[in-house]
Amino acid sequence: MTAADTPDSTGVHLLVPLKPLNRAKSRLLAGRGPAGHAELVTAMALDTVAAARRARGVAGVVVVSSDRELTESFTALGVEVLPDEPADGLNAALRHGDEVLRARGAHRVGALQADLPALRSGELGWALRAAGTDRSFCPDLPGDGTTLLLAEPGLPLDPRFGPGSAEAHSESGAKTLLGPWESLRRDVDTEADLTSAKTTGLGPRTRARVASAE
Ligand SMILES: Nc1nc2c(ncn2[C@@H]2O[C@H](COP(=O)(O)OP(=O)(O)OP(=O)(O)O)[C@@H](O)[C@H]2O)c(=O)[nH]1
Ligand SMILES: C=C(OP(=O)(O)O)C(=O)O
Repeated sequence: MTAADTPDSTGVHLLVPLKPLNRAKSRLLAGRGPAGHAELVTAMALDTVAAARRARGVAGVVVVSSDRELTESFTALGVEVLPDEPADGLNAALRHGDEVLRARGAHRVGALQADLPALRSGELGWALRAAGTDRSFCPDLPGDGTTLLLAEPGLPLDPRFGPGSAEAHSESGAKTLLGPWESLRRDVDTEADLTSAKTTGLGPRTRARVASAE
């Protein structure tokens, strides 16, 4: 292993999970058709990952997905994609990704949702700073879901995503991250969320997709 391959112990290694495009973000399919939907979901994920990679405190971003098109898009940008194993849902995929990264020496692992197309690097950096070294999570704007989960350094991620995940992560001992990072909380599940994210400020790929569909 060269120095460049040595995992950075000072930052968090973020896992970004994505289902196959034909199953992801089903509420954004209506009125768009499969091709337009796939392009939008891909653009949102690429913007999310691009912003996360630039954030202070992020040592690396790794996507977890078995979708071929997504894998090609991310690989072209130099983003590593781990296969979705054991193909048993979101939390299992994240547990596997966590094991892979920690086996490589990553000291701290987190999970970031892929549907944050308005994410600003600076805001993610502030949230990471507020987390300190605590197990922490950031709730989505409605407050039920989770957009970011951070393990305590050296400990497993122990993800509890799914309905009511904010409460589940809180019950697992994670500190709630609330502060001036609206873009980290503005996940996009519906058309109404997309309209709200436009106001916050979409990333360039999502903005272009939305504009070309208008
Ligand atoms: N790798 C991987 N990612 C998953 C899996 N299930 C869900 N995800 C991703 O985790 C995030 C939250 O997933 P869900 O809330 O189940 O689904 P969604 O795609 O956001 O949207 P809906 O279709 O509206 O429920 C999304 O980015 C998904 O693509 C899985 O089994 N494997
Ligand atoms: C899976 C989750 O996200 P969402 O359903 O909002 O995509 C979650 O918040 O735990």
